[in-house]
Amino acid sequence: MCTAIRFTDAQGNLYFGRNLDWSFSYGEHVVITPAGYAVKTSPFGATDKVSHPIIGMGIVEEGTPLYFDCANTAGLAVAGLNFPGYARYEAEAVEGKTNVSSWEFPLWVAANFDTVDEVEAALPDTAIVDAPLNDKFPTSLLHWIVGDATRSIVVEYTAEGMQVFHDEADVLANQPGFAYHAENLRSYLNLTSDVPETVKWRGATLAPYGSGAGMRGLPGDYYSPSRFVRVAYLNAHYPDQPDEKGNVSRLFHTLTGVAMIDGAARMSNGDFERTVYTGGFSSQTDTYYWSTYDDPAIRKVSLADYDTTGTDLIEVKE
Ligand SMILES: C[C@H](CCC(=O)NCCS(=O)(=O)O)[C@H]1CC[C@H]2[C@@H]3[C@H](O)C[C@@H]4C[C@H](O)CC[C@]4(C)[C@H]3C[C@H](O)[C@]12C
Repeated sequence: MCTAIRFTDAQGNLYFGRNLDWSFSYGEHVVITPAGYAVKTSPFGATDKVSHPIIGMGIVEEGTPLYFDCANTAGLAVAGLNFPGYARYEAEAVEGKTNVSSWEFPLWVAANFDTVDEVEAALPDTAIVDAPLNDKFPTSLLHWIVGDATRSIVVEYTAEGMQVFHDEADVLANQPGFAYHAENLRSYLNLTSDVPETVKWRGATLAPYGSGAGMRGLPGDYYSPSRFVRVAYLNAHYPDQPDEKGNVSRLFHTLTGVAMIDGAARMSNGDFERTVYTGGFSSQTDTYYWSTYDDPAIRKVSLADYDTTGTDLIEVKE
């Protein structure tokens, strides 16, 4: 499973991150796409230039960045999360539309747009197509969260075609679709961070044991609807932080609240699923932060430390 969040600080800087939950790593690492990068593969020509430098987590295949999540220096970020059973892409390019292959979607967003408003305006004229880069990497069935300093949207391409949802909770998990998750939150509106009043039930006086009494009922398991509710609660209740350090701490603590621990949940192929990495972007310093399951120390790569005007992809492998 995977979970993603977006929030801002009081100055309007974007923080956007995700857990990548899976049973193995694809060898992903931080990849910087400089503004001068000459796009090698865009099956239908949707991505022909990179307007702003991009940083994110992914792999490079045939000289092409395959981003799992990424952001650009305009402060626009995007992450892909599994959506099997629902995602259904076009088998072929659709005439009259901008045709974007599914692996290309994060790159296309970050290369072409500055804001969520711009992405949303373009999506009705966009088709997502099942056009794998090569035989090694068949098409993944995903949905996406796209965020900037103002808001976030969720993009789902299903049997209904393109659907775009305003994501007021600024979070995303996996199946089912966003509409279900948003509606399901209403069943948890009783949750509170406050200490509930002591009550009397006939002769019995019921007082809380301590903090957390108002959170009773918040689902603690790893199932996608449960993680959506839990991360929405955590993202909504975390106090505002004054600086980058506090906001990065917020990002990682919130995502840790929905992280998957080895041995607890098997995938349908029998393998245990775990949070392979947690990664996120700060628009305040154009920095990508990440930690991995085996090394929970938070590492970072700042675009300021690299020449982002060049033509070659920069792969940060440690
Ligand atoms: C497995 C990842 C999603 C994790 C997730 O949501 N798990 C949920 C598990 S469950 O179903 O709900 O049980 C997805 C997110 C981004 C995906 C990768 C990116 O889309 C980039 C390329 C795209 C290629 O088509 C396939 C390989 C790939 C390298 C993808 C492999 C895999 O599908 C990734 C890594």
